[in-house]
Amino acid sequence: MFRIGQGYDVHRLVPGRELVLCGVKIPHSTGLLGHSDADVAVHALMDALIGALALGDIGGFFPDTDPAYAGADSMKLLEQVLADPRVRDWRVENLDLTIVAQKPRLLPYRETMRQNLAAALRICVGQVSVKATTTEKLGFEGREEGISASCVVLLSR
Ligand SMILES: Nc1ccn([C@@H]2O[C@H](COP(=O)(O)O)[C@@H](O)[C@H]2O)c(=O)n1
Ligand SMILES: C[C@@]1(CO)OP(=O)(O)OP(=O)(O)OC[C@H]1O
Repeated sequence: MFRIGQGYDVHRLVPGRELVLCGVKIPHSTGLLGHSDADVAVHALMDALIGALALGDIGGFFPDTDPAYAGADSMKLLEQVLADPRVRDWRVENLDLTIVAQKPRLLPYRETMRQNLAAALRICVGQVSVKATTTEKLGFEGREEGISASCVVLLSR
């Protein structure tokens, strides 16, 4: 049996915050604002997993009013989603993640990002696609006000 899911998330870029994408800390003048570490890429992945199984969304798993998740490492939240009894019997066949950011350049971090996600999901790096694109300076990403990410996953069991 197969299930497909898609996820999308946006976080605002502000000074004085760390920029974390797929668990990789990326040196930059601004970072993403959120209740957690605001790893927008991992949030899109979690929503794709949760959506594939029609389990609601990330806010249902980790309410942003709960102090337990203040500053949370999103890779740890991903582990919690994967450990959920409704999720743990499923395998990820592949995922395709797109990060939309005018800056910084993400290509140098792509392989580490893929390895982080593959390790968390217990799959091969070849099953994990991470892409980055600018918007040619158009829109909120283009103005460097925020970063968005979208993700598609295919699950099987
Ligand atoms: N933040 C980003 C955005 C893009 N890249 C890489 O550059 C390529 C071209 O981007 P365009 O937006 O001009 O299509 C893209 O395919 C990525 O390889 C990047 O590293 N970091
Ligand atoms: C991840 C959570 C954790 O409280 O907080 P945020 O970092 O604000 O991220 P968001 O994408 O708004 O999803 C909501 C929450 O689940």
